[in-house]
Amino acid sequence: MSLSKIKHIVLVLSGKGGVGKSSVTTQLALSLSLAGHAVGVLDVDLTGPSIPRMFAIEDAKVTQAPGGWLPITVHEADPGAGVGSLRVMSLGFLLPRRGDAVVWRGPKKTAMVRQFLSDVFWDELDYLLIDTPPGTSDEHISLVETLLQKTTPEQLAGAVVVTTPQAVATADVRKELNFCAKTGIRVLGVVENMSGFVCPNCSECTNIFSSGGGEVMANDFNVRFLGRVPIDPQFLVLIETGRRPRNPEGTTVNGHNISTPAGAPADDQETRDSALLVQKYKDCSLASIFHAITADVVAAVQQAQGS
Ligand SMILES: Nc1ncnc2c1ncn2[C@@H]1O[C@H](COP(=O)(O)OP(=O)(O)OP(=O)(O)O)[C@@H](O)[C@H]1O
Ligand code: SF4
Repeated sequence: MSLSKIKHIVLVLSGKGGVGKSSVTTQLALSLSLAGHAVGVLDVDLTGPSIPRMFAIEDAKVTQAPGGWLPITVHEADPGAGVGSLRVMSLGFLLPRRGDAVVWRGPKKTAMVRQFLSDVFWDELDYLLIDTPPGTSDEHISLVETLLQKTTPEQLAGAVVVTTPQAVATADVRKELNFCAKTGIRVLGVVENMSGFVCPNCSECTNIFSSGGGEVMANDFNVRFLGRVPIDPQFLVLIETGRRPRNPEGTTVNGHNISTPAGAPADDQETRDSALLVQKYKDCSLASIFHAITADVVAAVQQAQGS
């Protein structure tokens, strides 16, 4: 069975669209694989599958093997360098053309979610991260029902919930936390993304919306607060174009140094090359913040699963 060789399954949820759920999933996946774990990412955001673009593999096409669909490889394991494999499956790979709209009714979407959970040929994985659509739709119910049927409680680690700090976003995310409580999905923690804005001129971090809404909500629900990620225009440019703009030396946010490392090659070229993009993510502006969040997620998974 496709999920039987997976140690820990982590859902990434958000109440609203556009809060950075796919960005958080991508960065968690990279940090985990760079820490030596074998990682898979399953993108079940059927109406807006953005993970393939974030890994610059949007033109890849999956192949059908006897065991199921073969996921696309971002990079293979390199035990000498302490790097684990990273593979991705997304509806985006099955669409005839990039950017094609998926206009499906609920039953077709739920059937596709079930198929994704049973027909993808994952190898042995330490972590499978599942990027979900925003909200608590039919796909979520079908996803959780299928996971509860097809996995053991040891495998189903729980959910990382992504929000932005504003009350309008946290109100929706509270519904997401209630959804987890009702369906018995453990919450590993809350990430507050887009928390403050890093000025590209002076590197000052300004709370243009507000700050702390995610932490207050995590406290209210008695779940772990995994940390704040600021809006950094450098990070946006990297994701959108593959260019690596530089944060000046000494740029710090929330105690994290987010300056571009001195040794990082200057590279203003746009690239959609997957290996180059991964290399750039490794020393991108927000890498150290995502690295700390990933360490907390791993601790939460270990604590939840008593290992
Ligand atoms: N901390 C950040 N700093 C700068 N840009 C960010 C940050 N987080 C996300 N973004 C950008 O915001 C946009 C939306 O992010 P993303 O696609 O990850 O959101 P999402 O919640 O997955 O959206 P949806 O599920 O609705 O597709 C992307 O262009 C991404 O590059
Ligand atoms: S943060 Fe500093 S450099 Fe940026 S706009 Fe404000 S004053 Fe200007």
